[in-house]
Amino acid sequence: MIPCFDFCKGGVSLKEGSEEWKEMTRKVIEALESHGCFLLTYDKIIPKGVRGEMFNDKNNTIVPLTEAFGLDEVPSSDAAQTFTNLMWPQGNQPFSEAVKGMSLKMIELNCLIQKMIVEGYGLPQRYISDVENMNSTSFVRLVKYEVPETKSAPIVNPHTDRSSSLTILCDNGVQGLQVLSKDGKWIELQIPQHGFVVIVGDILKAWSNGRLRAAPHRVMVSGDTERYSFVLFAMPKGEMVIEVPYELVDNEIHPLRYRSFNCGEYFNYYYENPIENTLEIFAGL
Ligand SMILES: O=C(O)CCC(=O)C(=O)O
Ligand SMILES: [Fe+2]
Repeated sequence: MIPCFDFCKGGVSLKEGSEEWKEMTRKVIEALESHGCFLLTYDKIIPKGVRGEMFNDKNNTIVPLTEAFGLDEVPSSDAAQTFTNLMWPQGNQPFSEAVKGMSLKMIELNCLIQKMIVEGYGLPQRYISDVENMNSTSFVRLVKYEVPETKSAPIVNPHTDRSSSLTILCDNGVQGLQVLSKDGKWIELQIPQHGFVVIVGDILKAWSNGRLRAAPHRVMVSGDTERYSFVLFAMPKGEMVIEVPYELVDNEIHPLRYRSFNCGEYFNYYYENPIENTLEIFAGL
C-alpha cells in the first residue's frame, strides 16, 4: 500500500522543526526507501483556482496536445507564455499563469521534501547545498493521454526518471499511473484530488547511496476519459558532481554503492545508451 501523507495539520502547514515535522520526515524516508514514492495531499500549496484552470475542460478541449510538451525552467523564463501563445494565438493569460503558478509551487514542495530527506537522515545542514544543486533546474511536462484503443498495453513504458532527483506530478483525476513494488507487482496509484505523487529519480537514488528507491513506473489508461498530467522534474545542472555523503555509508548494511560522477556525463551516457539499469552500469560499484 503506497502511503498518503498530509503536510498540513488542522489546516495549517507543518512547522519546520516541530515534533509533527520530525515525525513526517521519518515517514517520508520510510516511504521513499520502501516504495520510492508517496501520495500527498497538501491543500495549502496550490490555490484551487490555479489547478482548476490547469485542468479545466475549456483548456483541455482546446489544447491540441497529442502527446507531451516539455517546458524548461518555467519559473524563471517565459516558456509558459511562449507555449500559451503557440496554443492560443489570441491569448490565454489564465492558462499561462496557471502553468507558472503550478510550477513555482511544485518546486517549493520539492525543496521542502528534499529538506525533509536531509533532516530525516540526520545529515548536517551543509548537505542542504547538495540538495539545492540537485534541484537547481526544472523541466515541466504537460501530457495528454488519449483514450486508448487497446487497453492492455502501457502508454508509457516502465522506466525510472533518469535525469531527475525528484518528480512531482498531478493529474485531472483520471488515474493510470502505476508503480512497481519491490516484490514485482504493479500498483495503481490513486492520486488524491488536489494532491500529488512524489517519485524518486535516479539522481537522488545515487546520492542517497541507493537507500532511496527510484521507483519504476508506467502509465496504463483505461475508461473513456482522457487523462492529463502535469509533471515537474527537479534536476541538477550538468556540472554537478554527485557524491554520496559519507554519513550514508557503512561497512555492514550500506557499503558505498555508487562512485562520484558528473551529471552531464551521466545524461550523455544514457542518451547514447538507452538501456535499463543505466545508473548501475554507469556509476554502480
Ligand atoms: O503522466 C504520468 O502520469 C507519468 C509520466 C512519466 O512517468 C514521465 O513523464 O516520466
Ligand atoms: Fe516518469
